[in-house]
Amino acid sequence: MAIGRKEDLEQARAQHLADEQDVMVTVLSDRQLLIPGFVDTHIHAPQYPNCGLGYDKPLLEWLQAYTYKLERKYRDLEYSRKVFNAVVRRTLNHGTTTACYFASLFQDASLILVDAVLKYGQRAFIGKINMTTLAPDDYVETPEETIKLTRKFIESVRSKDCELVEPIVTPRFALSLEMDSMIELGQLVKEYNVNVQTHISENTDEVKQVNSKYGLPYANVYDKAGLLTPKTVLAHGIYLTDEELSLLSQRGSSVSHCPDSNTCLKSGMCDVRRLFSFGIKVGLGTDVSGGASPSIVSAMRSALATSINLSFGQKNYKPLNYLDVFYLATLGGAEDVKQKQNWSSTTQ
Ligand SMILES: Nc1nc2[nH]cnc2c(=O)[nH]1
Repeated sequence: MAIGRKEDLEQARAQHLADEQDVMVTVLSDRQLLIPGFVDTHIHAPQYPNCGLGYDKPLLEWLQAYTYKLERKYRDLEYSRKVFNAVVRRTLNHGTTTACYFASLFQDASLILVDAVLKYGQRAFIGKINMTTLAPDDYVETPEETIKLTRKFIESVRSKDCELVEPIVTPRFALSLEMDSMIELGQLVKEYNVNVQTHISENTDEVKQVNSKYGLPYANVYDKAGLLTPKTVLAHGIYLTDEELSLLSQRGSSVSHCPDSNTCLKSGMCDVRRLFSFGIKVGLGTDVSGGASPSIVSAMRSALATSINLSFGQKNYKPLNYLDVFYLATLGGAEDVKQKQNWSSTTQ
């Protein structure tokens, strides 16, 4: 593909015609823009029906009151098909050409999401969720099941031999599993060389519970399990300490900034400039349905608002600008999920 002013394209056209290739020229009007696809680095496909609902509770209560109740419904594969087709079509309509999806706890439903992204041609990382504790009894797996089914899921996705979809190991968060299970997942990550996605330091009560459960800082919990790799995307990261940020930087792990969700669930404000100062790669996530919109443009607006609000309390703080958030929504996200090679140079 060649992109440029009409006159400059003549040379590329002549070259392609000389090579007897088909040439299609699209001339944009003054009101059109050609931009790279957006990357949503954190979205929960099964939570789509709850978009915009249930923001009267903070994270841990919201999970129990609304989220697990909805996610349990995905034993019903017809329901899964309906919602997953809708979420893929909707995110594509919003310009999201790559998405990092938390799929379902259930492997069959997760494979339906794989079929939906293949049907509509979206690039995606799709993870079967791992969760053995801190949820209703009929919505957890045993430690044996969670590992066995994750291995099966990775192999099923890989057997489709499709360049657009990759499995991603998805421990829900440090409170959903015991250390032994996380260590086994870390071993799977190594064995299959797969990406990892999870949540980190989103809410102050969550951080306290993780610290008391493991006697370690949050990032060190994942590190002990071998889950902090250069192909790991960690959602939120609001309350990470300087030591934890140094650790993420050393491991090359990335952060998905989800400002809309951080406001809706009253989690807090993530300082993206601080993450950058530690050399950490950052992309944007809608975090549906913690976030109320499946649109990355909406996440860009929220990222600007959060950064401007942070600047009110800090002298000489330079808030993110439009270019910064456009970067987060495109190349920043692509770097998070290690897909920079699939990005056109228009982004740069
Ligand atoms: N925002 C968000 N945080 C989580 N932490 C654990 N599970 C979730 C989830 O579904 N959404």
